[in-house]
Formats: sequence, structure tokens, C-alpha cells
Amino acid sequence: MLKAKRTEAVVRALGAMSGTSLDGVDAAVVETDGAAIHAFGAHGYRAYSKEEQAVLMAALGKWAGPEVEAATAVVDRAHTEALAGFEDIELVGFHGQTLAHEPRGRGTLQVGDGQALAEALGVPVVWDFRSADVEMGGEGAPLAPFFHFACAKWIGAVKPVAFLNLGGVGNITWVDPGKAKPEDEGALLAFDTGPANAPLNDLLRQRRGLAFDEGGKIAARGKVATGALELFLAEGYFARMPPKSLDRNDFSEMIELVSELSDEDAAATMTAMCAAAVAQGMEHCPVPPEQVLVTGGGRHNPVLMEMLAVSLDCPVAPVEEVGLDGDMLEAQAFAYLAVRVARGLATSCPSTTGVRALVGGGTVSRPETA
Ligand SMILES: Nc1ncnc2c1ncn2[C@@H]1O[C@H](COP(=O)(O)OP(=O)(O)OP(=O)(O)O)[C@@H](O)[C@H]1O
Ligand SMILES: CC(=O)N[C@H]1[C@@H]2OC[C@@H](O2)[C@@H](O)[C@@H]1O[C@H](C)C(=O)O
Repeated sequence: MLKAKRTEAVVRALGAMSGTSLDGVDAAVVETDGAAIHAFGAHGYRAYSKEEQAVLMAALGKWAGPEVEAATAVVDRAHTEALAGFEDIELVGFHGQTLAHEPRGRGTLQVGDGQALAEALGVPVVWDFRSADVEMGGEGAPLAPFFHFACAKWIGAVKPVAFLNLGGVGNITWVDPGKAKPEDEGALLAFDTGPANAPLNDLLRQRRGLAFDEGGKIAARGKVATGALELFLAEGYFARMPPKSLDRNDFSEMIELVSELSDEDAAATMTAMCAAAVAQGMEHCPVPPEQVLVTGGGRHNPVLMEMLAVSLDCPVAPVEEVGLDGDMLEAQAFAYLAVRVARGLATSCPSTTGVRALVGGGTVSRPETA
């Protein structure tokens, strides 16, 4: 059980994220009053086993039934293990695992039982961050933008910057750090750029039994098929104005576009698709950012980073360049957002998710046995 600590203005929160890559659970501590970041703390990672990944994969796109129940059990077990070792935690932000996301249709589903986690850890848990936003007409994603605003302040940015997350899906947040609050008019613009690593991961798993293209080594030996790239960019999603969001498998047909190509050419082409989707998305920014700061696993791929550097009109760098941790930013985001929810502050606004009005998503579950 976690050791609980007295609540003061600054809360020591632990966030947990299980992303669309299905690789594992990231956990990280943030100290915040819900507005400014006061400190970043310890972090951890608990990988999913191959068997657990298969259970999660089988449940993707499903809303209920035995596959969803099995996935929920995996998510609950992994999070209880991932979060057990942290000390002096006052609040937990538990994103859970997105299994299905259809904001204009059936809604959005993140599995994981926040009440059970609160009982297991002995600390209040904030969870189900996305439903309220969707119920109020929003996309329910991305939610990291309010945290990115606080990060822009933390790094002392003066001019607009963009945070680009390249996980399974890509998302970008344009931030004007000159504004006082994230919900101020013109402070933020955010949306999912397109697929990032998930389609290439899926292709390499199917063809070679690999989890991903480590270091972009396979893509580096291939040639981009421009015809396939053009077909990809003709997808209606890219012409749509933000806000907009994606489900992990919305672009699974990308694999068909490269089905005739060698592994190397397919990897190069899919990597180029990810970069081209970002380049298209940049056109929506109100003014070009001074810098694009890249977070998420994609920043470890030098081929992808080089393609971004070539196709964007502004400098591109991993978030480490400004002292942030690109492997933990999403977990930190849900620690930060949990404090906002507990304080009754908003977690999204019309320019981040398209929601009708400011909304603070999330359910707070307290341990009954505490
Ligand atoms: N060394 C590396 N070389 C190339 N690609 C890498 C490397 N490390 C990670 N990646 C890519 O990044 C992915 C993991 O990214 P990340 O952990 O940010 O995803 P996630 O948080 O699950 O996704 P999302 O942000 O969409 O929810 C891996 O599946 C892989 O495709
Ligand atoms: C529905 C859902 O889980 N979306 C994720 C996913 O992964 C990346 C991208 O698509 C982003 O929109 C979001 O996650 C991040 C953490 C967010 O909400 O900001």
C-alpha cells in the first residue's frame, strides 16, 4: 500500500499511462497545485508480457464482452504492480487503456477500475478522464494539452512552442506561453496528427515478429514509395480542421498501401507517412512555433526525426533538449490532470478537444477502507 500524506496546496500526484503502443504502463510523480508544475519526481515502468499484450490487442475496438473483461483484468493487475512502490503519494491519475474511441459515435472506452485501484493503493484515484468531454460534444482527446501549457511555462518558453507526441498515434499541442491560463482564448490548439508508430509496429509484428523498427534501422535501408504516400495523404482526416482525434486502428488500412513493398521500403514509407501527417497538421498552427519539441517513443527513431526535420519549417528537437523526460510526459500529464480534477479545474476546452465549454473530466474514487 502507498503511504498517504497530508494534502496541502501542492499535491504530490502519481500519474499512470498505458498508451496505444500497448508496450506497458508508465508511471511518474508530479508536484503541482493544479496550475504550475512545482517539481517532477520518481518514475517507473511496468512492461506488458507478450501474453498480456495479446489479451489487450484482442480487445481493441470492442466495447463490452469477455475480451474487454480480460483486458480490464490485465490493466488492473499491471497498474497495481506499477504503482505499488511509490511513497508519499496523495493522489493517483489513472488513465487506463483505451480500447475503443469513437467520439462522434459510441463514445470512448478506457478500461481499468479506479475504485479497485484506490482500494489496492489506499490513495484516492482519479480516472475516466475522457467521458465527460465526449458527453459535452468534445473529441475526448488529446488531453495532455493543459499539461503541455504548464510545461511551456516550466521551461520558460516566451514564444509559441509545439509539443509533438509520437506514440502509437501522433498528437500535437501548439502553446502560446504568453497567455495566463490554458483555457484563455488563443492559448492552445491541439489535435491528433495521424497515425504514428502503431501501423509500422503492426506490420513488423506480422511480417517479422518484431515489436518495432528499433533505431529506424529497417526504414533506413528502404526507399519511400511516393504513390503510397500520396494515397495516404488523400485521406479525408488530414483536410479536416481541428479539433480532431483518432482511434489506434483508424488507419490500419495503411498496411494495404504498402503490402506489395519490401519490409525496408514499407518501413520507410510508413515512417514517411507519420512525418507527412505531422507536416500537414502544422499548417493548422496559428503561427509557426519557435520549436517543435518531440515526446513519445518516436523521438528514439532517427529516421523519423530526420524526416520531420526536413519536412517542417521550424527546428525539431526531443523534449530532453529543454529538460523534460519524453518517456514520461504522458504519465506526468495524468498526474497533473488528476490534481486539476480534484481541485475542480478544467482539463479541456474548445480549442483542445472541441468540447462545447470548459470541462473537468474524471471521476474521483476514494478508498473506502482508508
Ligand atoms: N529505440 C526506438 N527506435 C524506434 N522506435 C522506437 C524506439 N523506442 C520506441 N519506439 C517507438 O515508440 C513506440 C512507443 O511509444 P510510446 O511509448 O510513446 O507509445 P504510447 O505511449 O503507447 O502511445 P500513445 O502516445 O499513442 O498512447 C514503440 O512502440 C516504437 O514504435
Ligand atoms: C483516445 C485516446 O486514448 N487517445 C490517445 C492516443 O494516444 C495519442 C493520441 O491518441 C492522444 O489523442 C491520446 O493520448 C494522449 C495522452 C492525450 O490524450 O493527450
